[in-house]
Amino acid sequence: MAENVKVIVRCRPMNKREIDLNCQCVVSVKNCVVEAWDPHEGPCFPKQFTFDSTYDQDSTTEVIYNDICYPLVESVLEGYNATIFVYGQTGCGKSFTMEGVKDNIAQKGVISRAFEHIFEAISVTSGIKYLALVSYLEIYNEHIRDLLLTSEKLNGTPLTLKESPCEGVTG
Ligand SMILES: Nc1ncnc2c1ncn2[C@@H]1O[C@H](COP(=O)(O)OP(=O)(O)OP(=O)(O)O)[C@@H](O)[C@H]1O
Repeated sequence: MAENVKVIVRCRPMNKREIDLNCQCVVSVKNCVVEAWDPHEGPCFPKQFTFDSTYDQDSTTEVIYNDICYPLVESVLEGYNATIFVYGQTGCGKSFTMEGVKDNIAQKGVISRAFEHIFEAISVTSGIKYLALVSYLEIYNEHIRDLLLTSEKLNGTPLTLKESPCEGVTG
């Protein structure tokens, strides 16, 4: 990979509530630039923000995975570390991108795609022993939750984020 960190933007379509409220779309996504404007001024004087890649309202998780995540997972299979980190305000589409939509192949999430990708690669490789470890953490309102723990085990205690040589990153 040429760069260590890539920042991409995915813009979601307006939801039913926004359409019902007659909200205006005040962003446009073209090439690597997102333009956003004041709804009172219109799109003539937008603010421009440049990213490594941008994906508009019609983009699919399939395309984003192939462009962005596929090369990262390939590098993980070669032994490098990689992180796919989604960030944004509530309702912007983080879960939609990572977990995806059941029964919609084009919108299947990044997590399932990465798992399929890794286990497919392992299944067609001979002579190499792989160890796959998984942790599933959520940071929400400054609190960390281990999404693989059952609710009884959580016991209401907030988790801390730790890294140890044996366990890797754990909550
Ligand atoms: N690209 C998209 N295309 C169509 N619908 C989308 C898209 N992104 C998000 N949505 C829809 O918008 C709603 C909010 O998305 P989502 O739950 O993924 O947001 P979130 O960022 O995970 O929110 P929160 O931080 O509150 O958990 C959902 O109903 C989801 O299906």
